[in-house]
Amino acid sequence: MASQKQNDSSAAGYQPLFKSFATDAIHVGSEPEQWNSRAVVPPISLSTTFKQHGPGKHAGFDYSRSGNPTRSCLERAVAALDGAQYCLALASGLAATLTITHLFKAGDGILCMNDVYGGTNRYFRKVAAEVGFDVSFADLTKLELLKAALKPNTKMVWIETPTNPTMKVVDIKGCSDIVHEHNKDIIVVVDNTFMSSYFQRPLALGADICMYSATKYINGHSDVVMGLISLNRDDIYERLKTFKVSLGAVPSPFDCYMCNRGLKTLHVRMKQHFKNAMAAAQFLEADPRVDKVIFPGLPSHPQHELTKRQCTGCPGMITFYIKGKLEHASTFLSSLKLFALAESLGGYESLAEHPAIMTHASVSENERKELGISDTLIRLSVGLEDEEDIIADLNQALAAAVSISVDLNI
Ligand SMILES: Cc1ncc(COP(=O)(O)O)c(C=O)c1O
Ligand SMILES: N[C@@H](CC[Se]C[C@H](N)C(=O)O)C(=O)O
Repeated sequence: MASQKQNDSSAAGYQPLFKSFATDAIHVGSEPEQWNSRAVVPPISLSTTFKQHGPGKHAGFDYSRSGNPTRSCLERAVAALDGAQYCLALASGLAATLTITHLFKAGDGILCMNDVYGGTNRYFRKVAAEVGFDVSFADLTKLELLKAALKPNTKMVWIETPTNPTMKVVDIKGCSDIVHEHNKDIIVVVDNTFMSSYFQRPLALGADICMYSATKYINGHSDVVMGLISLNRDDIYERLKTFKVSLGAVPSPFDCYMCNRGLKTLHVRMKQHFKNAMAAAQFLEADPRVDKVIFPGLPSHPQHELTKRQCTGCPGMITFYIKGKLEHASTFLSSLKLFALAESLGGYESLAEHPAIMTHASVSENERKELGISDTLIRLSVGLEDEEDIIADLNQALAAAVSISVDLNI
């Protein structure tokens, strides 16, 4: 990664931090000189329409679905952080997924990582497959399975890494090389929601498109639903712009303002998420009430070395299996005091959830079983609170779980 330079705050053993990340997050797209008022903070531009000098002669904006000044500020900043030429903001992560899938037509093959966010799984299986896409799933952590799964009609390979919820890490460069050697026209998409642009740059690793549920770390304050798509290819960008205008799934100027505001502190937040999650993961791994912890920052994670090779660090996402049965998982979750029992992730506040019942309820029981999304699997989004309070909360909830009168066999 030529654009990266080792600096003092790089995490040991990981890729060096991306050069000037914080400076770009704060300044790119927010230049005061672009406004007559020289506003330092980009104004929220609520106007749906823009006065033209003559028919078809406008100052870059004609109608707010097609383009909006506040949205442009955000898109320019995100493009810079992803090392991309272009970025498009959409109304949600799933709106971004839908807009990307419109690049293809019925009969085209979509190959998706087998463990992905439940809503992505539901969209590909229950919506895209229904309208004629040839959708298949494979464990893309195994490059030989990727090779075997590529078909003559494959047009898109969808990677999520780390995966939601079982935190599998996929080799982006390894996959992109194999896919593009097979057929350079296949589009490799990486859902970069968990890592964010602070920890991972899929485009530099060979992916064609990087997408986000910006609802999560990019906004980081659990108060905006949004999607983002970053890319370098002019041809794909032009088509995605047409789909954006034609499908109309665009975010509001207010949400763009909020998300851009959240983005300014992404680097500060991600460093603290990593630190807090590492402490929580180490605590859980050493605890006899816990069966297994899955956190890419732990040496016990099967793709820990790969994570260090392709990322600058790890986000606050931890998955673990509590010892016992569903009752123990439920008691643990309802006993948490600082962690809120809630879907979503990536905000400043700690959240915990039960994937089988909550975020991945739309995944079939058989598939959940295959993927390890069992009754005892718990997902944490470790927030920015004090480390000792986070650990104390996990500790007291584990104590509550073991105290119930269901055999635990510790
Ligand atoms: C990894 C991942 N990708 C995509 C999505 C979809 O994003 P959104 O809820 O913003 O539509 C989510 C969660 O919802 C997610 O966790
Ligand atoms: N009930 C929702 C699930 C939202 Se999940 C949100 C987020 N991706 C997460 O993993 O927590 C549905 O779409 O069915």
